[in-house]
Amino acid sequence: MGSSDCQRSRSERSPFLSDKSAKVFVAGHRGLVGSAIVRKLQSLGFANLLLRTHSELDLTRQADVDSFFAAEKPDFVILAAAKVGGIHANNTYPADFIAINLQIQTNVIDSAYKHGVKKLLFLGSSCIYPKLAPQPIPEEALLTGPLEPTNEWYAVAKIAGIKMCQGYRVQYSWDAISGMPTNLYGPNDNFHPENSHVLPALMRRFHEAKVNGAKEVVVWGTGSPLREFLHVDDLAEAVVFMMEEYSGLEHLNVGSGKEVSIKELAELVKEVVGFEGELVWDSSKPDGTPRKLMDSSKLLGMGWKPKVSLRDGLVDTYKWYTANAVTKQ
Ligand SMILES: NC(=O)C1=CN([C@@H]2O[C@H](COP(=O)(O)OP(=O)(O)OC[C@H]3O[C@@H](n4cnc5c(N)ncnc54)[C@H](OP(=O)(O)O)[C@@H]3O)[C@@H](O)[C@H]2O)C=CC1
Ligand SMILES: C[C@H]1O[C@H](OP(=O)(O)OP(=O)(O)OC[C@H]2O[C@@H](n3cnc4c(=O)[nH]c(N)nc43)[C@H](O)[C@@H]2O)[C@@H](O)[C@@H](O)C1=O
Repeated sequence: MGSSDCQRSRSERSPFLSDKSAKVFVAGHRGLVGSAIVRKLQSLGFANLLLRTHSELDLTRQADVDSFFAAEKPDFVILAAAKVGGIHANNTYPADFIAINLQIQTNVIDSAYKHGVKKLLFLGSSCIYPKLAPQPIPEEALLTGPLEPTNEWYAVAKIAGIKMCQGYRVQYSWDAISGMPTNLYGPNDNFHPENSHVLPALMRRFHEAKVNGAKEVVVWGTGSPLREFLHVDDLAEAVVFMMEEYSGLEHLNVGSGKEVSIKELAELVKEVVGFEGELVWDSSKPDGTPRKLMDSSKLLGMGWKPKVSLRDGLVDTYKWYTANAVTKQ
């Protein structure tokens, strides 16, 4: 901190949608979330998106991030770059999940503030809440109990991101907001066999089993955990909505309000993919948190509404997977 171009008091809200020539930096634009946000912004006519791949700008490098902001002076920032993964990756690489996420978000948030960005949106995750939070989980449940052990390092980094946005808002009247999405899926997801989230992992496993004529597919855990899934296009609409409509201290939950058990999800993915064999449950793998349905009534009350059903979203994602991901591997 302490740069001469710090803007110490920016209490005025800056409309987002009225100027489509504004420079918007979407960090992580090739990921599941960032790519959906780019599609949405392009469809709205934003003509000046600022995009950098990981190899062009490593966001863990503080000096590089600061030089980028000094040179480019974005008007708005949407922070969708992070070290992300499913239950196995979170449990296996805890140092990466806490260190990389703290570095990326600290560098981007601080440089954005110092170089005059009008508004920044930080994305966290539903794993910030206590393992045994009341369901559906209201925003107020944050920091009221112990975290789920399989992802506590990632969760602590994400909680720090919320608090950093709040700290800069309180101290500098800077318009930094946070959205906490539930489990997401859609085009450009990570389909890695071990490090991905459950939905893309199962889609790939069922697809490969179908293509190879396998009789069974292994699914992790007991199948009893409940999860809430949101199509990433619905999240992208929520992001744009929050950029335009929300300017507050508290983070906002972003969920579909619909939960399914992992067993129900596995059956649905199996059906969409067209695999006809059996499911085998590997209970040596962790279940993770038993349930995490978010209470998204604050955002819903402001006017955002999810549109994509889980079945339609799965069909759409499987189409994308067969057209894109399969040929890449
Ligand atoms: N996926 C989900 O289910 C959920 C995601 N979220 C949140 O949404 C955000 C985006 O997640 P998602 O799109 O799924 O993740 P992805 O892994 O699909 O995308 C993350 C993006 O960040 C980039 N990135 C990672 N490290 C760096 C770095 N050091 N420098 C520059 N770029 C980097 C990646 O580039 P590269 O691949 O080249 O490294 C990639 O483009 C995260 O904050 C995540 O917490 C929240 C809830 C659920
Ligand atoms: C978004 C959220 O994602 C992570 O939390 P999670 O919800 O537990 O994520 P998950 O998608 O990996 O698993 C969901 C459930 O599904 C089961 N499961 C079955 N079979 C497979 C399988 O093949 N792969 C995976 N990954 N899970 C499987 C698995 O055992 C678990 O019971 C956080 O670490 C954190 O990153 C975060 O915020």
